[in-house]
Amino acid sequence: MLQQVDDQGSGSDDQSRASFREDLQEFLGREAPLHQLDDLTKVNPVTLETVLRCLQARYMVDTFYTNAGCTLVALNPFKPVRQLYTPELMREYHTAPQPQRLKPHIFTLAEQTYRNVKSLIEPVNQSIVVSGESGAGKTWTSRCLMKFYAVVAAAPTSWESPRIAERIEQRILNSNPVMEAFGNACTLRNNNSSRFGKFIQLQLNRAQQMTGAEVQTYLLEKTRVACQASSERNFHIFYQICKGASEDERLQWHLPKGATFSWLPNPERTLEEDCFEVTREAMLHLGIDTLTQNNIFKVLAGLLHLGNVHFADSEDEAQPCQLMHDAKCSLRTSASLLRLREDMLLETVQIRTIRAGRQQQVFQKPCSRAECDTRRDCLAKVVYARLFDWLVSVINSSICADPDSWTAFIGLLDVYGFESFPDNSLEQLCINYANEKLQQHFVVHYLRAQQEEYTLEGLEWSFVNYQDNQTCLDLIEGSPISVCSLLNEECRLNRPSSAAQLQTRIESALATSPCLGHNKLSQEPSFIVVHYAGPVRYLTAGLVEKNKDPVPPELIELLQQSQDPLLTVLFPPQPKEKTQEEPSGQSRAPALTVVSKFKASLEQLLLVLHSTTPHYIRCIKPNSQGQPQTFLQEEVLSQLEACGLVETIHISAAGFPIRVSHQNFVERYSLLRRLRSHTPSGRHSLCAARGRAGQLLCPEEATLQTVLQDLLHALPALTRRAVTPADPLHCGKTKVFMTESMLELLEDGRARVLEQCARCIQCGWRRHQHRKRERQRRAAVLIQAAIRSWLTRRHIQRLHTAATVIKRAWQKWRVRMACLASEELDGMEEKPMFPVPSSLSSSPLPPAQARLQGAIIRLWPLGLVLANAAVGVRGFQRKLVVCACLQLPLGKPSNYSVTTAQDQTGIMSIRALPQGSIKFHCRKSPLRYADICPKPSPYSVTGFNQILLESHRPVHV
Ligand SMILES: Nc1ncnc2c1ncn2[C@@H]1O[C@H](COP(=O)(O)OP(=O)(O)OP(=O)(O)O)[C@@H](O)[C@H]1O
Repeated sequence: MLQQVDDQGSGSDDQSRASFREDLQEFLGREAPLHQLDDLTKVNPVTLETVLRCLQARYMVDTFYTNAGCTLVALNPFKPVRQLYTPELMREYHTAPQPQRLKPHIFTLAEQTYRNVKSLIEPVNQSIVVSGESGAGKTWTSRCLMKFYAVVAAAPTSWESPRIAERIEQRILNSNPVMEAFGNACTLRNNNSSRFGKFIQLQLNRAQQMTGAEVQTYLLEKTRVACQASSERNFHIFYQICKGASEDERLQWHLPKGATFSWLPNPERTLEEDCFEVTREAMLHLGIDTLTQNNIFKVLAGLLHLGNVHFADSEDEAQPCQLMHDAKCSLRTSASLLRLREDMLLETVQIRTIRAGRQQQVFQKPCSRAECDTRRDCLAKVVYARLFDWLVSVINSSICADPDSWTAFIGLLDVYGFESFPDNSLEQLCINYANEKLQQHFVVHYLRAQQEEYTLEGLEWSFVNYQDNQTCLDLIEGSPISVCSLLNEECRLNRPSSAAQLQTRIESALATSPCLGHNKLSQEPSFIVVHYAGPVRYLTAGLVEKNKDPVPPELIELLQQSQDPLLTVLFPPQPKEKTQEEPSGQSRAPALTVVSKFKASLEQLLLVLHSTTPHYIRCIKPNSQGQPQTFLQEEVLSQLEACGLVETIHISAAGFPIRVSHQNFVERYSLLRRLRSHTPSGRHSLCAARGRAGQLLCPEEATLQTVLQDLLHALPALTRRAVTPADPLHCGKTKVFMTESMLELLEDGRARVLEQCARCIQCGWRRHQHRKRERQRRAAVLIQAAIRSWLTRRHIQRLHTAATVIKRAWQKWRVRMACLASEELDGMEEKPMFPVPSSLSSSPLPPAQARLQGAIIRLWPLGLVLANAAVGVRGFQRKLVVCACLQLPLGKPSNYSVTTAQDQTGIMSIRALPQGSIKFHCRKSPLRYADICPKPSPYSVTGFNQILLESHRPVHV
């Protein structure tokens, strides 16, 4: 733009302009680079120029998608950009919490549409209208959208039928190559131009899984079968069978290599669309078996041969035109391929049957050469058109789901783009009419409806002037007089009229329409329609005939007699085939013309579109040569103007694209009243809202309006600032209007509240679990304590019993021992003196000594007692006393010992033999009696020891 400003500037202004440019550049340098602007509404100011520059900047850095408010602008890259359509990327957009935050893409729009179905906000059904010029990328875009839904909305493969689940999406995708092969052709503008309109309904069940689809087609350009503009081609399928057939098939279908066909122009050009195998494979997946496929291709080959049947002019009008010399063979081949009788085929094409009079008398009239050609072409067109419709019905029966199995749909509309050639005819009129209708739908939906709704809802709104195409539509389809009605009138009257006459009639009848123009320089009779996308000149020649689209009944009758299985299906025998060519004046019903049929189907389509939430993708062609990295400003500019994009951007930027009914708004966002504020002001507002919410708990008392007001009061808690009138949310009379950003904010808040609730539920559950565990623990402790105390009691009881037993036994034993001891002692006393050891017996003691010894024996315990006395003698003295008491021999000390080692240990008892050593029993010993005479001496007392001293208190020696 700066460059352009420079170019236009005069030399004198150069300096000031340069400084201005520097200023501007410096200013713009601080702005975000144009290519980084994801939304054209952010371009400032929104003008065609700035929008254009932004798109160009993005295109040059390979960024092909840009938002334009409610529309997505898609620039055709004209080169494969694989990473842009990978399943991974699809999943990324699908799983993103806010896909609109990601880079603009058709997947953003597709995902948004998909989520709309999920959210169930009315209208649940969605539609995506893909529009743009021929070659702008509509078909490509629809294909990508279908792939996206096939990935994200695929039903999970079940164990029982994994293949069936796979098949549905695969079949839906397979419908594309088949329909493109039969319905697309190479034109001047696009190598793969759709020659029919398509509305595909992707059917989703309650779980938002794709269960099926249904295709509806509009106005196939069947004339292409028999007539192609120079440098254009016939439908792809004809080239595919000629190039891709095997040798066997060539023989079968009479398609030898190098054969030329009049209806197959430019066969040397090979396109990537000429892939026969892909079509066959897809047909197979759709349930069209090889046999049927062969039948289809055989019929198509028959049509190609029919195209080579040329007639020579007849000199005599009463005689039918003769075949050209090389046409006989073609006729024969065609008849054999179509399984018709050769003579009948020729006769039907050559001779016209006329029914006239009340009796419907039949007359036969040979046709002129031109008429023969028309009838031949008509035969081919009717066969191809019925074949195409049959294919669509087969595809539908293969992919369509049971009506009970789906609840919502996403419709994809891919219609032929706006067309304007040097010479345009009825086909272009219909195509452009459809585009006008869609443009109007867009205008009505987004522009006019938006503004009118704001007014109705009491919102302040500064109206934007937008391009309304209603006047153009009135010219084409209006009532009572329009181009269509005039054409239909001509067909109804069936009067012979020249092209010039038709032009005059149109011009005079519609002279008041501002959209009707006339090119005075034009050689041929024509009229101009100023469409929203630009003026188009239509030739009047042949318009009425094309509109009638007459199919002579004898042609249908001929085809009904075919032996070919496919043709039998396409032309079932009927008592009387109804055609449009009723004898004049016989039928009062209005003739079903091409235009009226097309109008009816368009209205049907628009009814469906109106019942859905529409989304728009505007495809833009950066250049008409199909070159990558080439952005021709003028071409793009005309497309931007034509689609009214700038007005859209303007309104979308300033308006409220989101509108929700009060009811739905309250239903979805009433939980926001629970939101806790973090700011003092917010808390205040929230408290106020809560105060009222208390009253609102009773639904009878609370009106929708008050709930809504409460919600609006709770909003500061969400936005963390006071809601002002300038905020992007307005409450109308029946709806709440808001911007995308506000919707995001609300959704954010909703998610927060739901999170809080989830946390609350989690806490409650955890508390409950904790309490339960505590109770269980306490019960377990109680049980354990009871068991332990029982075990302890039992153990003590057992110990007690055992102790009692031991005690009793001990006591018994003690008593017994005591008895034994006393018995022994008693016995000792009564017994005579110890037997004298043998060493002593040789010299018996004298009686006095013996008595002394006895005395000693009796006295030593007394000595011991003395020695043991607590007070009194100690240490050596004590030993002496002991020795004295015991009358120990005073000889060698080795003969005896007095042990006093037990000084510290208390002595419980002393047992001794007077003649032997004495041992003291220490208190710790379990034995109170012990054999204290380890080495028996001659003086030892045999038998049990004697208790000399027994004390409960230890005696210290
Ligand atoms: N996103 C894309 N990436 C790569 N190439 C594309 C893309 N979109 C379109 N094209 C190219 O542009 C060509 C024309 O696209 P397409 O057939 O979709 O146009 P169209 O708008 O459907 O035209 P028509 O109205 O004539 O059917 C395609 O054959 C393809 O080569």
